[in-house]
Amino acid sequence: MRTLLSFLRPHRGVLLLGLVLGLVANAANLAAPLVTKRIIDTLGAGGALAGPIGLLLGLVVLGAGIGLWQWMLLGALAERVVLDARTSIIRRYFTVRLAELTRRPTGELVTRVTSDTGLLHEASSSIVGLVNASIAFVATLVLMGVLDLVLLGCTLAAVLVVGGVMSVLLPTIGAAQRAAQESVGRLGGDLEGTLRAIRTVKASRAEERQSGRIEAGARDAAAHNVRAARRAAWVWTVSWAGIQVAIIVVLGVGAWRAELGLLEVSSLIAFLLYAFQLMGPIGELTQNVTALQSGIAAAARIREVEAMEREPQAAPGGGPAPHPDPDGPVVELRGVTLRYGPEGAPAVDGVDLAVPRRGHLALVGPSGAGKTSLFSLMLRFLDPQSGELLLDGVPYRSLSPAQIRARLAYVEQETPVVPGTIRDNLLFTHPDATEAELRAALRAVRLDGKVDGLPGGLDTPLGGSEVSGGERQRIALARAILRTPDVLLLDEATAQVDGLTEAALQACIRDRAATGAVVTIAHRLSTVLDADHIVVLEAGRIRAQGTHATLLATDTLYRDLVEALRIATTPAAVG
Ligand SMILES: Nc1ncnc2c1ncn2[C@@H]1O[C@H](COP(=O)(O)OP(=O)(O)OP(=O)(O)O)[C@@H](O)[C@H]1O
Repeated sequence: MRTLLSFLRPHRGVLLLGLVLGLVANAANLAAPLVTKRIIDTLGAGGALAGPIGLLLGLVVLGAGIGLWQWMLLGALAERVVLDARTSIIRRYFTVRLAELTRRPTGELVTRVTSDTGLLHEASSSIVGLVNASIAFVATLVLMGVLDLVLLGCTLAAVLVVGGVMSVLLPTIGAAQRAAQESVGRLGGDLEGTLRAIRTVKASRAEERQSGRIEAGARDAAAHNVRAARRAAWVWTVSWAGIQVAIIVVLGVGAWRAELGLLEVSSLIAFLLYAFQLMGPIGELTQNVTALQSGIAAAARIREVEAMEREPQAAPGGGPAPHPDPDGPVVELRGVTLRYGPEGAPAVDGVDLAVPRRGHLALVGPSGAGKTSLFSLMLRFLDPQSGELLLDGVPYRSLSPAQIRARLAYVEQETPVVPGTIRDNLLFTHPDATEAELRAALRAVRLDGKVDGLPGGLDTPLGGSEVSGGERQRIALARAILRTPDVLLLDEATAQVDGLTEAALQACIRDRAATGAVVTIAHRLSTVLDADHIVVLEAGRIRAQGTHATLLATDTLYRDLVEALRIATTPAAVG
């Protein structure tokens, strides 16, 4: 509820106006039966009817006009609340720690922006609706009491039955809606993950199985929603029937009292009109409580996003080194230990490593040795539990992640391209790069001819299949080297790389290593042979380091790794 209110707080002026409009519309509606009574009384006394009928018409027009204004006002407000919630979640996603996002399925994160926020729409105006309906409800009962207390007693008995049913069923409707929203979240997560692996799904002939699994999430959501709908139907039916019975009882008791001369017929008619009107606030209360409950459930899921931990900021007084030592390492790790959880072995265990300002440093090691984790630390996607990292001799903790990342360029193993054209992708890190810089980068990765040959050139969207996997890798590389970075971190693709891409990679690494630092997670023999310095990692520790020749002579694990790379990457072995 607090989260929901926090989304409404900036719009409290509009909410207040909506509330006032609702009250005026209510007053107009509530006055109508009394004016009707006056018309009947005037009719009995033989007076002029034009005045009261004109008043009644005026009240109807006023009520309708103000109701329309309130409807449009609250509709626009609801959309603004949804927009605010969506904007806030999207911004939060891009400022939180990477681990907060990677530990949840992507599709589930998406449903929070798309479907959960949508539920705030109804909920945001439901607060005004609830206040309005409650006031209308109480005011109707008061006016009924003014007309006849005995008939009010009959009505209150029906209201108590309706209230009892609501208090039992409404909370269970809320619980069912919450469960449905969670199922939709799971469905989003499963669907996104499966679509991402669609080739494997098809190759494994698992379409039926997998769609069945995902449909289970949809069925689950439907089952919860059906339960909520059934209960809502009960609430409606009982309220409707309760009031109808009350009206019949009021009619019977009222007629009897009128016969005894205890009640005017005009008062009975006015009372019956109020009894019919009572359905409005009761229906509104039910609807608004239901909308509010689903809004509160959605707000709870949105609140979880707001509780995600943000990336750290630079320590006060920190900042980049004004005069870095030209002979010192650009990045340095001192006794760095990283664990992913409180239990289990460290992924990086007491590592000391200096990345020289120039040259090519290759990381090799068996799977799970901690190579990717070292990159995550250098990019400050993660902070170590002990030890420290330094950039130009300045501890990472006194720098912001943005200050650190501005000095590094990173090519992921899976070389993802971002949505958009080739140009969008190349400009992604440096949006201000010139056309000449784009051309130079494309030339460096030997992609200039290919791009010139595309009908859309640089503006070809990357969604289609005109650009192959190897070409995508080269686009990712071109993006990283567009402006020569101080440190190029390159997680080599494990998949077979075509000859042209391999040659482009080698040339780029050599070029950048001549002027800056290149750190590779080497999966190819040619990259290892090319490195100036090789670090062998095993179980999170540095096992050995040196040149290819010395390691080959001294380290058995290195010899085995090189042998494996030779088998994996030499054409003879492949052929
Ligand atoms: N997000 C994570 N949560 C928990 N454990 C993780 C996570 N990422 C990595 N690990 C664990 O940390 C250890 C090091 O993993 P890392 O990915 O750094 O190794 P790697 O050398 O890059 O392996 P590969 O060559 O297979 O990519 C492994 O035991 C791995 O299971």
